[in-house]
Amino acid sequence: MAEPRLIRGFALFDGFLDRPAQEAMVADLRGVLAAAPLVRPETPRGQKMSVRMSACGDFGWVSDRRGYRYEPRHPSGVAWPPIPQSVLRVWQAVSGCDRLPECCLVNWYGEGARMGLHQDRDEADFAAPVVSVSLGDEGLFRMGNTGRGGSTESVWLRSGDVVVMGGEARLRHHGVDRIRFGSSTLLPNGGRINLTLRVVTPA
Ligand SMILES: O=C(O)CCC(=O)C(=O)O
Ligand SMILES: [Fe+2]
Repeated sequence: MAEPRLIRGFALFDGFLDRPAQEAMVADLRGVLAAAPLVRPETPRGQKMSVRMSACGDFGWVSDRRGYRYEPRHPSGVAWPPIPQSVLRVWQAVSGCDRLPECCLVNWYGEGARMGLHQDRDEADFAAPVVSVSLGDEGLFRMGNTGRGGSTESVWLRSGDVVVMGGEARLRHHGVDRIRFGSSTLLPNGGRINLTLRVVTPA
């Protein structure tokens, strides 16, 4: 395994998954999304997010008028499907963590979708990293600071790239400013899928 590029503690594994591995993962995700369809969550303030979301694993991250939280069920009431082995293998290879991820959040970005700068802090154990996998169109990933404001640095994440947000990067702000819609042929209808693998419960 090649050494990652380190930017502000974010470990970037460029081209971690080759094309056949990406295709196999997309096939697995089709099954996940058939059981747990993508939804467009509302923020607690009542705005629709531009990203569509689903999840697999013991918990999924949800947002609605009641706030942000992890839930053991899809908003429809069904249990989240299990995390595919193809996805768990990425965690095992890069996380350096002996706990297993309890949530794999599935984000789908269509044309014009973005995700504002935020921290991932709804989990109970910040010792565990968040591992992100990018599939499909390129996305401009912005990395900031633990506190609000200050300088940021951005990189284009491409299909097959993996980012580990652990250690000093675990609570840094990050977000996705823009998608190069149509830049990849992986997903038949275009767009970008990002998976984030998370440990959710206390150690
Ligand atoms: O789409 C990405 O690359 C990042 C997603 C993210 O930060 C999140 O789901 O919390
Ligand atoms: Fe995040």
